[in-house]
Amino acid sequence: MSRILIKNAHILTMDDNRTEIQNGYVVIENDLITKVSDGNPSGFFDKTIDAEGNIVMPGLSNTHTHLGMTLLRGYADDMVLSDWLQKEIWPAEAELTAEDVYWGSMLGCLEMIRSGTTAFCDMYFFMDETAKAVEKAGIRGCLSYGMIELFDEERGNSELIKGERLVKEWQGKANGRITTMYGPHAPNTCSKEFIARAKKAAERDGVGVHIHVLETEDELNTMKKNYGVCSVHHLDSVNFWNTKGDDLTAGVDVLAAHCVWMSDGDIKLFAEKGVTVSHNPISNMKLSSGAAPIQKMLDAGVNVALGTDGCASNNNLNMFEEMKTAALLQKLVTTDPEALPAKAVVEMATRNGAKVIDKKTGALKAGNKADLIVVDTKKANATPIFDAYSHLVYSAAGSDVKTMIVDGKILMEDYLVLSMNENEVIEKSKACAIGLAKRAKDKKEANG
Ligand SMILES: N[C@@H](CCSC[C@H]1O[C@@H](n2cnc3c(=O)[nH]cnc32)[C@H](O)[C@@H]1O)C(=O)O
Ligand SMILES: [Zn+2]
Repeated sequence: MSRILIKNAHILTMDDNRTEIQNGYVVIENDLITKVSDGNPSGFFDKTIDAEGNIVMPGLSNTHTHLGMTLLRGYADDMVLSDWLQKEIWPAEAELTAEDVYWGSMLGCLEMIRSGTTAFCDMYFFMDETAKAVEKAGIRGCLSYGMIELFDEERGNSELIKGERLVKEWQGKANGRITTMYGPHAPNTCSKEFIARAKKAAERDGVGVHIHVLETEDELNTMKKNYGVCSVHHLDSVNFWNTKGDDLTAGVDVLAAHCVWMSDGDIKLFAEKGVTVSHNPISNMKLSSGAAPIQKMLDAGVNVALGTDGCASNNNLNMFEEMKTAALLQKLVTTDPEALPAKAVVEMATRNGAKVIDKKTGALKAGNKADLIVVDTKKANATPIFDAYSHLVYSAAGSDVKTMIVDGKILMEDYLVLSMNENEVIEKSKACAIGLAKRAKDKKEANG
């Protein structure tokens, strides 16, 4: 058995009581946390990490990514979502190879490790490659194959087969670090019949579903025009949002990304059904999609988590930036400085997201999995700290994350990434990105 001690820590447990411990310690045995306490630890440890008074907290959960897109960082900016996808991103994605997605995913994992994210929810293609990258990088990934049916039944059938294959092959792999979901892309790219089939498959297989919903006003208007109702009610008519399950099926997690154009009725329905919302404020601001009514959702009891979205619409995977932006955006649009306070943002970025990834993560307590980070507070931007939550949201940087442990394994110690060769990942992914951009440009020119 391997026993790790982290001592002299300022611990934010993020447990149900949000217990904060000054000068505490955490004991890890194999992949689990066995003790979180103040006072003096006793016993033998294979490894002792002196946190030197730094903040020790659960790792961050990035609940909406497209990791393979990390290669498209900065590929096309300053465009409307529909043009951005149709004219730039989808043509470039048509040129992606499995090797590209592997190195793009490794690059994404590296960036997440360096900025405190221990777990993420992804929706993309060539997902075997992303799964291999997760296996190697050592973090936790909840992976879905993004299924785009385009209202074509045959295409839908083949997309569903690919989605199923990912679930069958990877669910629970890497000591449970890899979990899976079904990923019907969005209500305006897939029919409700197709989305309902994906939900049924998820219930049958005991995994969740991950979808984009009401990202743009254009989606809301199109749905109202075509079906007379918004996306939320359109999918409610096929019971898509139910997380509890009926007599025949197990309950499953439902993860809805964006949710910018939600009405009060939609919010109430999400709260009743137990849907988890992934709020992606930077992507929403960059694509001018709008500001999601997050304070209203929290007031209504919706489980709201945070995500960065893909690297082509952010353009990084830094959850510290996402936390700060989430807080500032709510204050701006509500004209209420009390909206989305720092502690609520840290909850969104840790325990709320963890609920859909692994219920034994997201809080530091005995019996939970050992997924945690050490945030360096011996920094100018961390001096002084009157309130740890305020520090994390308003003044900390992703690059302040010093040490990371996932599933009881040290992935980064004292700023040194241990689970991969950092230079190799940067060089290989850069070469892939250059090749990809060239192929996309050649294709564009050939097509006139
Ligand atoms: N099975 C599909 C791939 C779907 S992956 C998920 C898709 O979502 C796209 N995507 C990325 N960001 C967004 C967003 O903000 N809204 C909608 N789609 C997005 C992404 O580029 C990718 O094409 C195929 O073979 O083409
Ligand atoms: Zn997305």
